[in-house]
Amino acid sequence: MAKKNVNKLSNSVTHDIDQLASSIEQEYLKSKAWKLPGVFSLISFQLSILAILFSVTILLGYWMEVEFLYRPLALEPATHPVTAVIALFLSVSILLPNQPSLLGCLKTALVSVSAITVLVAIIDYVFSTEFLPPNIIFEREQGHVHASALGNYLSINTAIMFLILSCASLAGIYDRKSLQQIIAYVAISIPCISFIGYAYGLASFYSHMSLYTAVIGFLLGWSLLAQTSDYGGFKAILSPYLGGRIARFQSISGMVLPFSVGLFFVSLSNELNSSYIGMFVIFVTWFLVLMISISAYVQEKIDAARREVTEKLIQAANTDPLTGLYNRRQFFYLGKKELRRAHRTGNAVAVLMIDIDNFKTINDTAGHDVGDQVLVAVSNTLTLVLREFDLVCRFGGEEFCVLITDTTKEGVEEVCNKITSTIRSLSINNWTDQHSPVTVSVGACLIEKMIDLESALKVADAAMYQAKNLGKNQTYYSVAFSGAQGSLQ
Ligand SMILES: Nc1nc2c(ncn2[C@@H]2O[C@H](COP(=O)(O)OP(=O)(O)OP(=O)(O)O)[C@@H](O)[C@H]2O)c(=O)[nH]1
Repeated sequence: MAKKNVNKLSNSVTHDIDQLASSIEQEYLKSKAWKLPGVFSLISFQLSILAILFSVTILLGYWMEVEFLYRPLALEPATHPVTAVIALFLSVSILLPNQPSLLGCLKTALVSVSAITVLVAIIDYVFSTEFLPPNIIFEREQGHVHASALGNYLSINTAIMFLILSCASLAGIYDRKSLQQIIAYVAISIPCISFIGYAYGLASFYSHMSLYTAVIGFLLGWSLLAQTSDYGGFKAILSPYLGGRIARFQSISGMVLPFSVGLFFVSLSNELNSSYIGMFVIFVTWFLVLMISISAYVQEKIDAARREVTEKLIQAANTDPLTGLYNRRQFFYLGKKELRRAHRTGNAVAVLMIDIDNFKTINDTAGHDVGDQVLVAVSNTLTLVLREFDLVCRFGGEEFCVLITDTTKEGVEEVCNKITSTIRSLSINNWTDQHSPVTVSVGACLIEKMIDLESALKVADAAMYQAKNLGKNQTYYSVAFSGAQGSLQ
């Protein structure tokens, strides 16, 4: 019956902590287990299909000699047929599997051919060599390729973009997803520069990259990025939790706002004068600072909540929820440290075991609420009577133990007398006003020679039982030293 009551009681006092711990655990498991839905591999697939459609349309344009199909804006750059073929190779390769199968080999071959072609084109451009046939090299007119009198070039920015996209693809083929993600991010920046050029009317930004090529590069970049949606920064941005929501907000506003403000400045003047550029740079840098501040604020809020929870958990793990005293675990941890220190300094320490007399009667007669009040009152008394550097712990049930540091035989006697007399004079509602006072039996163990804490507690416990046997409401003193114990009385 008594055991049942203890269980019931400890269940109620630890309920709050259990609830806290389980909610933290649930949050943790939820965040650990969260996986992106497979929609991103579908998005990657759809973007590649779009890129294939664009590439095929451009090639059809050349075949049927419909200029609009390969030159989206009159008098502006067109997409070179070789560019369209490379784009086709890369888009098809994204759809193929990675496994060591025939299709896997085809995938690697398509990406490799694309990479080698653009790499050679870049070498031709940089070193003025002619490894590629003249109709593919840069900045040379090839009137024979199409009827238009306008130039049609595989430009350096296009070649670099496709080289980077090929590298991202190769990283994916060799299962280096984080690398693939970083390279895909870099690749996307190139068509973005072209888009800005077209939007702001800055021809040097898009150079000879046609709008179609920029769109294809953008689609392929995002397609490769979507393949890595379960990794690194991209996964973090897609997270359904606070961090992800903030990252999405910052990514979108970080793109839309500077772009719109830039567009506004450009619209103010046909020629971008330096003061507008300066203002734009200041806007973008301060905008970045604002974004970082928002991040830091949210991060700090999350971290503060985490610190608070950690503190509560540490407290819950080390203290007794009813009395707020150290629990047994923490008592042993701190007590052992204290004994080591005492051994070094040579100062005597004492361990007391304190047990409330006839506590079961209090519970059975006045109820557990009153029993709890007695436990709290006794623990408060112990905290008041002892010095702040003495250790007080609720050992379990109605038992407490104390470690007194830097003491003497007389000092221990004085403390024990103070404890027993102060507890005897406690007034507890619904108990001491109707029944006998609360008393305790104390077993005191003065540690004269170094012994371990467990042995000292055994000696104190035995002494406490002696005090009970001698009629309760008193202290029994023992002295402990290596391998022996003796009575002080
Ligand atoms: N109210 C309350 N009672 C508790 C708690 N923990 C243990 N108890 C009760 O403490 C009582 C201990 O009873 P006993 O071990 O028989 O000790 P006692 O009645 O003090 O007898 P003596 O030690 O011989 O004086 C049991 O009735 C337990 O149910 C608690 O947290 N709150």
